[in-house]
Amino acid sequence: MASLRIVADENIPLLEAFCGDLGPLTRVNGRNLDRDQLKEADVLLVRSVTRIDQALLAETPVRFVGTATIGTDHVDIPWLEAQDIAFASAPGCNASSVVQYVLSVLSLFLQRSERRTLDGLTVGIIGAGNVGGRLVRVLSGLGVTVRVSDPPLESIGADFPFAPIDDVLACDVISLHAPLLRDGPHPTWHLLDRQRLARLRGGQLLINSGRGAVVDSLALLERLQQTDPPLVVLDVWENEPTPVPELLDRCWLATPHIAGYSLEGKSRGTEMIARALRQWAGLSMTPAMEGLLPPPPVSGLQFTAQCAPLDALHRALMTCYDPRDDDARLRKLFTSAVSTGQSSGPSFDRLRKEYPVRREPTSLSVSVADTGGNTEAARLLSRAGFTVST
Ligand SMILES: NC(=O)c1ccc[n+]([C@@H]2O[C@H](COP(=O)([O-])OP(=O)(O)OC[C@H]3O[C@@H](n4cnc5c(N)ncnc54)[C@H](O)[C@@H]3O)[C@@H](O)[C@H]2O)c1
Ligand SMILES: O=C(O)[C@H](O)[C@H](O)COP(=O)(O)O
Repeated sequence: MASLRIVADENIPLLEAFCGDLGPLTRVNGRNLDRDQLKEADVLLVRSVTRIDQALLAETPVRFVGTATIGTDHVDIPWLEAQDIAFASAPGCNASSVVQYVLSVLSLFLQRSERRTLDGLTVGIIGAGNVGGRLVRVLSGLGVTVRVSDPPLESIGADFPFAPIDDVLACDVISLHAPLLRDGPHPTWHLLDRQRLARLRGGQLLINSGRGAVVDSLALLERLQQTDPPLVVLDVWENEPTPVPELLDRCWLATPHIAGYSLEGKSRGTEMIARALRQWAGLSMTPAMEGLLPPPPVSGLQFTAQCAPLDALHRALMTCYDPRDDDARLRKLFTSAVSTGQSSGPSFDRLRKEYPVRREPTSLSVSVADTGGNTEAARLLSRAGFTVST
């Protein structure tokens, strides 16, 4: 096989291990990538911050494009197909990381609203694919009542508790997991528009860890400036990396598009596009992701028989991932950038580039002995994705 010249985003981990034998690998800043940097590239590997279209790729030798992400709204796939440029993404790679993010947010919400039980809690999920579908299963397993809006899946008779979108938006918690679609039969751009946002009330929680532009952010800001506003948690923003500062100020929790940033989620994304690239090049896959990751830290979690099961779940979730840490880091850097008159973009991107190692719940092992024989706590932990051993 002839050597392949690979240009890749500097934030794609483990690429050297998966593709180092294919040819020279040049790392670039994906946010600022331009056509001149691709004059001698056969392969381009990106993340979500690089717009892939004719303007970037025309008259370059690139024949394979891979994005180590679930979302593909930054890629003009029809144009790639028309040019016969091979394309691969990483469906589902970080779905369990996003579910972890939502569960941690939900657990903080339960604490904040002093709910001692999941009985009677309703969660509305918009988009029930790899992320939303997994969330439906986890929440249903925990005994939460779930309502789903996903017209494409409903039209093919998929097995989910479907409901009209207005009923989904009336739930206690609403979590958005639809892709950003600007056209087609079920567009999602500004799906939550001024009218729909006007119906949200105080006491409700809206979480967006899908794509920023699924919500009309200016209309959301207006809603948050009115009486009886809902609580809002945003991981994704319109116009990243420069969200509207006033909107960030009014969010309960604000994070810099890191819901999918577990070590496993990012590494799996690399593994999936590396596999596709090697297959395209006629080569077999050599290393597996698991062998390349450090062993997870030991949990050290212990519960008593008397520990309320929801408290046990909360402690396990916070041990694994506490979104308040990301919120604090974002607000600190953002406030300092805005107060000195600088763009918040570099701070937003720096937080993502220097993201601390975060492991998924499966990596946190709790034995039943550690749960103090508390079988209900053990059941909840297991349903939430933790490894519970007997
Ligand atoms: N914040 C993050 O770090 C992060 C991480 C992963 C994914 N994402 C985003 O989340 C999105 C969903 O991820 P996924 O893996 O579940 O994708 P997926 O493609 O597996 O599922 C998307 C689901 O949305 C449904 N859908 C399409 N149009 C809809 C509409 N109008 N209303 C309701 N549902 C609709 C589809 O039928 C599908 O079931 C991705 O496209 C990506 O943009 C964000
Ligand atoms: O679509 C995805 O997989 C996520 O949004 C992904 O985690 C985004 O991360 P980025 O590509 O911006 O580093």
